[in-house]
Amino acid sequence: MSTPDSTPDTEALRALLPAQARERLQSLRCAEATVTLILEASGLSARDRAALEIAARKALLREEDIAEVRIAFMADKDAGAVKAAPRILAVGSGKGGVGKSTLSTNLAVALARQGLKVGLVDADIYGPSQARLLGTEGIKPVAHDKRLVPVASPWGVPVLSMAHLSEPGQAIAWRGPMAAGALTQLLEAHWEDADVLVVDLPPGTGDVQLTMLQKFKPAGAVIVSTPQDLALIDATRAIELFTKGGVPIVGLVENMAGYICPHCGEESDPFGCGGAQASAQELGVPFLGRIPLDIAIRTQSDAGTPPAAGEGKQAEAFAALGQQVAAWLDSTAGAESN
Ligand SMILES: Nc1ncnc2c1ncn2[C@@H]1O[C@H](COP(=O)(O)OP(=O)(O)OP(=O)(O)O)[C@@H](O)[C@H]1O
Repeated sequence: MSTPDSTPDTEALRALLPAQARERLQSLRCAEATVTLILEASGLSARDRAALEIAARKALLREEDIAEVRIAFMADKDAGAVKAAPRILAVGSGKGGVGKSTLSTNLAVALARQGLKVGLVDADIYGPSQARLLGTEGIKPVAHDKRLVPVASPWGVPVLSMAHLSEPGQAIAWRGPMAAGALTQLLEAHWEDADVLVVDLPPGTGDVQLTMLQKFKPAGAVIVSTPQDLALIDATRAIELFTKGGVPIVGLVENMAGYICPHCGEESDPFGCGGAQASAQELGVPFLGRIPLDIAIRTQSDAGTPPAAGEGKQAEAFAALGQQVAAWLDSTAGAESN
């Protein structure tokens, strides 16, 4: 199997692949112990792609000289009409720690479950968390034509995050222009397969948000808040930033609402109740609903299994949010080009 310098021969590696991967193979390279595959993706659903990726990786890792397998999917360039660029859905909050990343992951998964082709960009350059939330930690994206190829996740949502490009635990201490450059790399990646790009923004109103408004104007913004007054004041600032930048507000989501005690079942409201709905009304923006404060949401998120991909009441809460956002996307389709 190995050549004299112990680099496995590409023909032999090709033969190890499952038949479906061989049929779709556009290129296979092997350098040292890393194999890089590019597969053609036309006609495959996001779930089929994830399954094919897992099968191909498993087959190649059986070869003892192979330590790492990188797989990228490319849209079929000859597949008829040119697809429009994906619409960008920004998820923002004025304040950190309100669950914006958790909401972004689960909104993306809920939209994908409704049949949309969704990608996720982690624009939280300094504190990326989407690699963990989507169970893709440790996977390095490949580049094709000098642009990154999104990392497939097991949940049907491809993703790109600084966490895929940096070493685990590495502190990212960049000045504004470098962060803006990193954001550009993530957003100008091969997203041509997606209808919608959910972008998880860092909290606040800094350089990354300004780059988004100037260079990659979102079709709409979903604002996340907890029910307390302080979080709501900050959410109001985020709404102002988008509105001034000409980005329509899809609506406000109240996260960490109504805690149900896992022991006695009693419901309490540690962060207050109904604040976000009242604020949305005052500000004249739609209220998109409540996501409960639920320990299962935290534990499943930490384990890289988004609750929106499962069954039960947590998944239902995210599915309801996804339906509202999908309806908004439908009702505004084509509006950006006007
Ligand atoms: N509805 C919820 N129920 C229980 N835990 C939640 C819920 N939403 C978020 N969390 C937990 O709260 C913590 C913060 O969430 P998350 O990282 O999504 O917030 P964030 O606003 O993106 O934070 P940052 O500003 O640091 O990026 C995480 O541990 C997450 O699992």
